[in-house]
Amino acid sequence: MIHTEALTRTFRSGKDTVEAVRGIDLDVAEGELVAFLGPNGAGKSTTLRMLTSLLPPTSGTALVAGTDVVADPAGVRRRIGYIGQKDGAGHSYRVGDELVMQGRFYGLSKSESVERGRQLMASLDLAGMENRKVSTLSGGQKRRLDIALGLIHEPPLLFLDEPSTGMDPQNRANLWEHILRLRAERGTTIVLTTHYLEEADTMAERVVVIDHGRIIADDTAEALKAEQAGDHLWLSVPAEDADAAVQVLARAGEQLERTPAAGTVGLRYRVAHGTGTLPRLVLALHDRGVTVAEASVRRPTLDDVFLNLTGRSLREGGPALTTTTEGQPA
Ligand SMILES: Nc1ncnc2c1ncn2[C@@H]1O[C@H](COP(=O)(O)OP(=O)(O)OP(=O)(O)O)[C@@H](O)[C@H]1O
Repeated sequence: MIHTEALTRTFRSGKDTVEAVRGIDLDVAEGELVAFLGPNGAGKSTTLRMLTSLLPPTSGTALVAGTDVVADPAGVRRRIGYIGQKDGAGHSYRVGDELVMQGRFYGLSKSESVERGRQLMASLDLAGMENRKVSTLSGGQKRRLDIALGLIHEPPLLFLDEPSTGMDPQNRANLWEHILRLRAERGTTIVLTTHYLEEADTMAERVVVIDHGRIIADDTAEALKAEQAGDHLWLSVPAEDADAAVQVLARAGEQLERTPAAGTVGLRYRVAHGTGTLPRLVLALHDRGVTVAEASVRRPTLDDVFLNLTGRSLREGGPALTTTTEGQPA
């Protein structure tokens, strides 16, 4: 459905040149649900705008729904739906009229537009709002109207730029329910950008991690977490036993953190199979005379994946959190 080779985009900003996208090679198959995940300024929106033909690439090629974005941008637009970051509907229009206008824009007849608008409004929980002015809708309703507008011509491929940004958790869950239902009903291929780690983790089947204009990882969230992050094991031991504990734990995995507290030391390790490893480690520590005061296993998040890949946290947008209090790099 999408095939790009060495796609780049450079912007000139005064005397500076910004290399927003530095060579994206991407293949998306029909029916996939793919999330672009990355920090602010990583190049996600620029990539999306090139794929939707809104922005010409500086170099490289992109075929979208079988059409070259440079040679036939109008052809690309006919075959895709695009929902940008800002709401696209005209605020003084009525909801029903907006949908019909959009359908007519894509070459549907009036009756087809009315019928598809009606179906979309029903499946996006907007039924009965045909005569409401767009300006009177809530934020969540407006976002769902944006989605209806993007889907009126039944595109096989839908691009969503940060679909749920600014929504409260309830509305976000609602929106996702609708997106997933539409996908199940129509088999639409979906590519979206998001800042929300949990959203990429739970909703997308495939996560493409973008940083500094490049793809730095591309897999299912589960595979990324297993390969890149491992489980995090945390143990608290008496301060005088910390060195002995570190010797035992060194065989189990990689130390991420060593934090002294009152009379104890907290030790965090990255291990392959946390829940299986923990009981064996507690026994091995016991055999060395170390009594474990507390222990826990934490499954990794996509933030751990990003941290492992870049040394930065996506959540904080700042430097790595994992340095030891003794000043050694973790
Ligand atoms: N029109 C422009 N002129 C100059 N620089 C631009 C322009 N558009 C984007 N950029 C720069 O390109 C880089 C990538 O921006 P882009 O919007 O693609 O990032 P993003 O990953 O989508 O970020 P966000 O999550 O904040 O939307 C940034 O450094 C941005 O400032």
